[in-house]
Amino acid sequence: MELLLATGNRHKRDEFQAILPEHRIVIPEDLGTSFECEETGASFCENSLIKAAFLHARAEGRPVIADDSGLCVEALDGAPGIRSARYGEDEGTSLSSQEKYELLLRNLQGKTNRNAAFVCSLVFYIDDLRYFIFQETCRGIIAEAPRGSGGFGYDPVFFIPETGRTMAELSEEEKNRISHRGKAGSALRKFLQSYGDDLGVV
Ligand SMILES: O=P(O)(O)OP(=O)(O)OP(=O)(O)OC[C@H]1O[C@@H](n2cnc3c(O)ncnc32)[C@H](O)[C@@H]1O
Ligand SMILES: [Mg+2]
Repeated sequence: MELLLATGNRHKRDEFQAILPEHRIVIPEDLGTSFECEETGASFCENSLIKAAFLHARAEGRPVIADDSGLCVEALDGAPGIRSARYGEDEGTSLSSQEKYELLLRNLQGKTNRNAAFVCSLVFYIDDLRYFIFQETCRGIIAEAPRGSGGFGYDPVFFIPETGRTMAELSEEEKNRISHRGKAGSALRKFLQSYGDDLGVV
């Protein structure tokens, strides 16, 4: 089915398209509109619901999916967390992805605990009273220096010991197999395969 994805981030669209190959992923930008929604929630889950409800209200009641995700670093008490997209930014200032991960590396200087997890909260939103949330993680450690050019965001500084590489050094397929988004999206895929017909929306 066609799934409207409540995001302004094209990387997410491309990743979900590969993770959910039998569905067509469409983002507001594909329909000629932008997606700007304030993320006022206190958790990934709350923010994914806020984004989904926002688009659902503007999409004639069609089912919507939304992803709120980020990087949680143990030595920083879970930061940047739900503020990953805005890390280091103040009102009116903006930083590039590279500036954000460089700031993260500076904030971790001298810390021995470099454990971190990417988190993805994915909601399949049918209407205000019916939705299904899939939240997954990918664990790794923050590298001393960036490596690789794939993916987006913090991928160059996220090292996955089992692969011996950073997330940005993996192919798209490899990233989707182990990433937070890949795992949450695969759970949604299986859910839709098993229960899609019963939901009355597929
Ligand atoms: O809210 P939307 O419009 O979906 O797009 P966004 O980029 O603002 O997305 P989030 O609010 O969910 O913030 C997620 C941030 O966390 C980081 N992030 C999430 N998933 C990531 C991934 O797979 N690889 C690297 N960084 C990621 C990246 O900085 C994202 O901008
Ligand atoms: Mg956002």
